[in-house]
Amino acid sequence: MSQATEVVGNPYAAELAAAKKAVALAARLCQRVQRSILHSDIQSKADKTPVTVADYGSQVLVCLVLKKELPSHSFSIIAEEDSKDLREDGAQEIIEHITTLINETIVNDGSYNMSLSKEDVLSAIDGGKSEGGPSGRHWILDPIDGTKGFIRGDQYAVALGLLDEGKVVLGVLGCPNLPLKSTNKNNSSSFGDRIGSLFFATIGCGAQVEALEGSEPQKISVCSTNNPVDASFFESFEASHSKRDLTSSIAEKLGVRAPPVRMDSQAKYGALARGDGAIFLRIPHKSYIETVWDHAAGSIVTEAGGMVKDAAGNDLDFCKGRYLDRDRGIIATNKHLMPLVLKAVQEAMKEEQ
Ligand SMILES: Nc1ncnc2c1ncn2[C@@H]1O[C@H](COP(=O)(O)OS(=O)(=O)O)[C@@H](OP(=O)(O)O)[C@H]1O
Ligand SMILES: [Mg+2]
Ligand SMILES: [Mg+2]
Ligand SMILES: [Mg+2]
Repeated sequence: MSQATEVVGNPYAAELAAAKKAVALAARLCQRVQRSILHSDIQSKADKTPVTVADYGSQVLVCLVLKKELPSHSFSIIAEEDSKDLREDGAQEIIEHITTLINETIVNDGSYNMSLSKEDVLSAIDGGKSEGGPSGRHWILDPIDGTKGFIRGDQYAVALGLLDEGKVVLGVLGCPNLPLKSTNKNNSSSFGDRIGSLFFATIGCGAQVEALEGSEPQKISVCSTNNPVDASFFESFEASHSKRDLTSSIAEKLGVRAPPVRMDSQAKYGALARGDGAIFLRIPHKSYIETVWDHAAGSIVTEAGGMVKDAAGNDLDFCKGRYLDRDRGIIATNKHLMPLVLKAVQEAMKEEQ
């Protein structure tokens, strides 16, 4: 999302309302599972990364709400999970469990009078197989981002973005375990001690946050510092997801004094968008290729006045399919710090070779 001129009204108001409803409902299912997660709720995918009944349940609920709330809209969905493992022998019990979770969440919410069968659930999961691309509208969904954090009982996010003619125009990030109040003392807020933040932005309309269970929204903006010495930076909680030797040498070059804030998932983008910290650094190991759903909703940062770039200083390109075609490394920060951070990143990468 690049910050566009302020528009009168919001051209994506209907999509935003549907996306917020979808993310909030999916987050309710996730919260219930996280409170009582069992070993049998966790599976391992072919690439050895974890997936839980809540990842699948969240994906089905978001796809369902988008279709129900936007019946006349034409779109595809690019989502992380597929039903392959659930269609293998021996998966009957887990599909039943996912189906029950989804149906109970729908009944408790009361918006829709419907009940899904196991086959409905499998085909809804596969509704997220789109390859996206530069034309048309594509929703981009990470049903649980930070699954490892989710399993640990830490931060995670339900992350939904909308790609319209090659541009991310909307982002919604549900972060059930993130306090609503910013940790930045300069950000005034009347939010008190509530936990559970829903960040959202549409192109040209700024970024906002409200309580996941609903509250008055508040406009948010990135930290305005132009001095890296005062900046703190976010990175992945999981050591294997970002090169910590490199990020610490980047921080040293910049003169950053504060220790890194390690947090799971795109909750980092939400926290950055409201100024909890000033820089987000993600430098994966060489063989890793980034997926679009790990960053699309994070585009809310640009509506909060920040920038998101790859290590070469290019904007992220979300219309090359399910993967990001980019130089290694993703950096998000404010407009003053971006040139300094990019320089430090490029120098550190050169020294590493
Ligand atoms: N090896 C490796 N390197 C880099 N990134 C990887 C790697 N493996 C997985 N992933 C992706 O990281 C997503 C989680 O994001 P974070 O790294 O920000 O959070 S965390 O600290 O790992 O929890 C995570 O998203 P989810 O699968 O949705 O949890 C993955 O898409
Ligand atoms: Mg995953
Ligand atoms: Mg993810
Ligand atoms: Mg995920």
